[in-house]
Amino acid sequence: MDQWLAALPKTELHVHIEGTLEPELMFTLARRNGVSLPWVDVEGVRAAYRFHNLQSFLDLYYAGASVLQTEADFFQLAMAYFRRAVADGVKHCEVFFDPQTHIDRGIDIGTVIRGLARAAEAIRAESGLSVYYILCFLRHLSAESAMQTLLDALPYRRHFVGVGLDSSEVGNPPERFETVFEQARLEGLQRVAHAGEEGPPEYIWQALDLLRVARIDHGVRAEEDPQLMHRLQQEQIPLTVCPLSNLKLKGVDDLRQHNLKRLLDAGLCVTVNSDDPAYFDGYVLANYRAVAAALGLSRENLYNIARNGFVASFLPEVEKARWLAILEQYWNDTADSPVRPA
Ligand code: HPA
Ligand SMILES: [Zn+2]
Repeated sequence: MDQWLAALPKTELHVHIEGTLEPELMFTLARRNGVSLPWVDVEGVRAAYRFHNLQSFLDLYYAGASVLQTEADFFQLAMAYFRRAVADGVKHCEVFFDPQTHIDRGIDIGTVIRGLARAAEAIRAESGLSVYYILCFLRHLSAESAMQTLLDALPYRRHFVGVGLDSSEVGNPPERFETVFEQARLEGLQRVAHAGEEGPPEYIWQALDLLRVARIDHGVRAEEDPQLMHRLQQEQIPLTVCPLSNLKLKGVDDLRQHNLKRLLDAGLCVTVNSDDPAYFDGYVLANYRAVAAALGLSRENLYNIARNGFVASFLPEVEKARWLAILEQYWNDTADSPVRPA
C-alpha cells in the first residue's frame, strides 16, 4: 500500500507557500538577510510548533515569513517545496501566496511574484511538475487592502490563475470581500476561499453565493448543515481538506475522529492536501498516509481522492482528461498487486 500510495499520481490544491518554510531554511534566510528571530535555533522553532487553534499558528507563521526578503528567497522557498511535492507523487499543484504578508513589510509585490514564477518555470523544466498560483487576501485586513493588493498584482496577472481568502476566519466572514472577488471574476480569475475550517457553515454559504467560489478550502464544518451538504454533493463543489492541519490546530483531537471519510461517503468531492506542511508535520503523502491509517481508507477511497484532485483542479479540460486517463491506467496496472496496510 505504501509504495502504491507514493506512486499514485496526485495533486495538491491547498498549500500556502509561506507554510512550506522549514525551520532550517528559516534560519539560513534569517542569517543571509540579517533578520532576527524570536528563537535561538531550529530546535527552538520546532518546540514552538504546539498550537491550540488557528490564530496561535498564524502568529508564528507570520513571524517566520519575515525572513523572506529577496526574489532569490522566494525562488528558493518554492523550489524546496516543489521538490518535496514531486517526491510525494504530486503532478500538479495550485499554490497559495499571501502578498500582504510581504507588502506590509516593505517588500515589492513584483519581488514575490517574480521569484515564485521563476521557480514554477524551473521545476517544470526539471521534473514536469505543473504549478498554478493563487493570490490570497488576508481576511483579518480590510476589504480596501485586499482590493489594493489585487490592483498591485494585476501587472503580474499572467503568473496567477485565481484568488483566495485565508488567515483568521472567525469574525471575518466572506461577505466582507464580495466586491474584490467580483473584481477578480471580471479579470477572469478563478475564486476559492477558506471557509468552515473554524468558522460556521454560514461562511461556506457566503463563499459560494457571494464570492462565487469554485472550491471551498477546508469546509469540514459543512457537516453541521444538512442542506449545505446536499448542495455540495449536488453541485460537486470540491473541498480541499487538510487532515494534519486540522489535527495540529485542534479541529480534531485525534485523526480517527476526522470526518473526511464521512464527507467522502456522502458523495462530496473531497481532496487531501497539506496546508502548511513545514508547520503541521507532513507534506501531501504524509496526509494521505495518516488518514488512510486513522480512518481505514481503502485503495479505492484513496484512488477516488486523488482523482477528485485532478477533477477539482483549474487545469484545462484536455489536461484533466489526460491525467484522469493516466490515473485510470495506474489503477488497472496495479489492481492485482498485493494490498498491505498503509
Ligand atoms: O489553514 C489556514 N487557515 C487560514 N489561513 C491560513 N494561512 C495559512 N494556513 C491557513
Ligand atoms: Zn489553508
